[in-house]
Amino acid sequence: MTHKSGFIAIIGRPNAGKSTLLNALLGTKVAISSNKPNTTRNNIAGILTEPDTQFVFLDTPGIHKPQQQLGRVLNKNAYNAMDDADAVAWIIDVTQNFGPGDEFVLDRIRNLHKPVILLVNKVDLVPKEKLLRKLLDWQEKFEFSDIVPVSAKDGENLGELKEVFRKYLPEGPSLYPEEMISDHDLAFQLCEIVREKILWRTHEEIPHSVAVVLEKSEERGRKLILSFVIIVDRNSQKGILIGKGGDMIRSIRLAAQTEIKNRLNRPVDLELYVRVEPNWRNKEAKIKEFGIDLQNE
Ligand SMILES: Nc1nc2c(ncn2[C@@H]2O[C@H](COP(=O)(O)OP(=O)(O)OP(=O)(O)O)[C@@H](O)[C@H]2O)c(=O)[nH]1
Repeated sequence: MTHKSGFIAIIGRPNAGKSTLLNALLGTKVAISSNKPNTTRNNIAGILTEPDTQFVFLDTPGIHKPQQQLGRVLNKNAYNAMDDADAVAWIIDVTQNFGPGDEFVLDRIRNLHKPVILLVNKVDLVPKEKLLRKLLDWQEKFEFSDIVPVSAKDGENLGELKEVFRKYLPEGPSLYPEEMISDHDLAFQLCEIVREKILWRTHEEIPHSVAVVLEKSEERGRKLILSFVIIVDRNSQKGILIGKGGDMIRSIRLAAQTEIKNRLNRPVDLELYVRVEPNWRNKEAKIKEFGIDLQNE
């Protein structure tokens, strides 16, 4: 069989399941996932290398109407990924009704002139008849190159999905080394692990107000000491993150420490510091400093 390789941008509204899908396709944890909207902030390229195909996935932040500077950066990154890709995979949550957010995405893909594949996700949550009706509704909205029902969570239909993706990739050799699964460095991945633990434990505005930076990494005897700074918008958020008697921050630290220890396969101690940086999400320099990609228009 001919060898193919290329880029697939995964777009969709917040919470549709992009990160879960990427992790399921790659069989490893590259993008972080949580039940809070807008978990993903960078275009994480997950790479799947198979004997006859190399798929490079651009995971994008959920497209939504921007409200703040950070929202605008997130959207811009998503559009850049769409422009760079050979095909676009639009993932929707089948349990959600078609809304203004979808209209917003449709407007964007109408002028794209490249294959757009609709992934109808979370099929494990709806009965067959409802799924059929949904598929028909979506077919009328746009001339999709393919429509593929999937369950990212259960891994259902992912084999077929890969076949569909392969159709739209150009012939060519692999673009990245076979063993590479992500173009993000280790420090970024470790920060994402810490951020994920925060997202699972907090709610309301905190998940959107948090950035994590690895400040120091130091060998102490057999142990690796990693110091992270967690940046929040306001003093009150700092209080919540630290928690009563330090309970919250301890829980975050222990959960992240366990995962990082397994990832690095060695003894690790985590130190977490919480810093208040008022209104950082509206400051471009700060967004950059905290490791969120700012791409050129
Ligand atoms: N039942 C079910 N739940 C799913 C499925 N896919 C994702 N989820 C859940 O939906 C939620 C959102 O999934 P994510 O993968 O974080 O969504 P995302 O689109 O990456 O979200 P953002 O990064 O915020 O844009 C999580 O709680 C997932 O466990 C699925 O196929 N079935």
